[in-house]
Amino acid sequence: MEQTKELLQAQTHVCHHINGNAISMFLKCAVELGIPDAIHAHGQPLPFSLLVSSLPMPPTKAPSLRRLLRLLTHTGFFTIHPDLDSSGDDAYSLTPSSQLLLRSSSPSLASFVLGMLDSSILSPLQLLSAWYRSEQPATAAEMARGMPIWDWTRANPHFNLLFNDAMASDTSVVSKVVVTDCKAAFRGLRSLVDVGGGNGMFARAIAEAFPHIKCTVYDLPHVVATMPESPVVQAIGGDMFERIPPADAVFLKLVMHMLTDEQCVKILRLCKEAIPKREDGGKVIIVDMVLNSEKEDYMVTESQLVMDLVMLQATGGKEREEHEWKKIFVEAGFVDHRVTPLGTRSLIEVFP
Ligand SMILES: C[S@@+](CC[C@H](N)C(=O)[O-])C[C@H]1O[C@@H](n2cnc3c(N)ncnc32)[C@H](O)[C@@H]1O
Ligand SMILES: O=c1cc(-c2ccc(O)c(O)c2)oc2c(O)c(O)ccc12
Repeated sequence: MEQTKELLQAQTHVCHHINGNAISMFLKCAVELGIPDAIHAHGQPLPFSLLVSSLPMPPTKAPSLRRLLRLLTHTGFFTIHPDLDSSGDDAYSLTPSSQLLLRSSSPSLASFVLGMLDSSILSPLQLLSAWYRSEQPATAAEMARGMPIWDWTRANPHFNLLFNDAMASDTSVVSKVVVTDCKAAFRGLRSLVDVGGGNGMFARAIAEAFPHIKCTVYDLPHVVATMPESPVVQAIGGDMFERIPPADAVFLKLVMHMLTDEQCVKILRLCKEAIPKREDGGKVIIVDMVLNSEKEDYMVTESQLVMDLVMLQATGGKEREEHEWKKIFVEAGFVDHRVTPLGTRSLIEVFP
């Protein structure tokens, strides 16, 4: 009896892993259908019958929609209010997680969900075992696309926008936390350059929160070309391995984790040339993961270890523990750093 119990537990564990792929697609479907937006627009728990009539689907799909809501309620994205108005019709409301899936507000992770769950981003994962078996130094993503990721976004304007919007979506959440809880990191700065800053979402957030800081976005030309016009943020196209524009602070979000240690040292040495001495306010501000050695939060640890492998397959990068960061900082000529945890990521101030 004990043996079959263990067998069934093992089967449940394996199936839970496999289901992870499907669960993410069910969440993507809810965002694509606009379910969070429909509930939000109602301003109070939305009766199921009204939800069905507000969505782009035939009424015959109502029973199937109820099953989708049943799962996403179970996994914490909706709250069910059984028979709310005694009409026998259940109503649904949002949770803090689905508040972040509204396509019509900011901050929002809707574009991050749609972008990072796009088949073009996920397809390289199918080649991971082939990559492990091959002698090729390239990534699984290069095997799938025939070119490195930034050549791929340059060659495919649709995916360039999809990716940049996804990163800006992630930034809409992180920047709100950083400008609220990490004000001290920006104190005294007169200028900041966001290297690999994408379409400028973070730089705009910093410029709005700290108007005295002159903000510049520095990214590849085909990326800064997607940046909306802004009176407060200057855009410069270039290659961060060649040159980094001078500023009091260099800001790097989700850039270092896509690079090897050697590439990080090269970038940080260029950063050191671009910023003044510490006593004159010079610093590098990194927003990336610091792998959590205590592993006290299962979901945080799982997200960090997943992202480490996402980076392995996407760019050849990695997530790092604090001692790994320190080694890179010292090798690049920096003498001190300070870590501020931000959920699965951290804000790391690095001082010359
Ligand atoms: C994962 S994205 C992060 C974007 C943004 N920092 C954010 O977190 O929202 C990495 C960024 O690095 C940029 N990048 C990659 N290689 C670069 C290079 N050689 N020079 C400048 N930017 C580069 C990419 O175009 C992309 O916008
Ligand atoms: O191709 C990428 C994919 C992802 C990514 C993020 C979260 C996910 O759940 C996921 O499935 C993929 O993130 C990137 C990133 O952060 C980079 O700096 C460079 C490239 C990528």
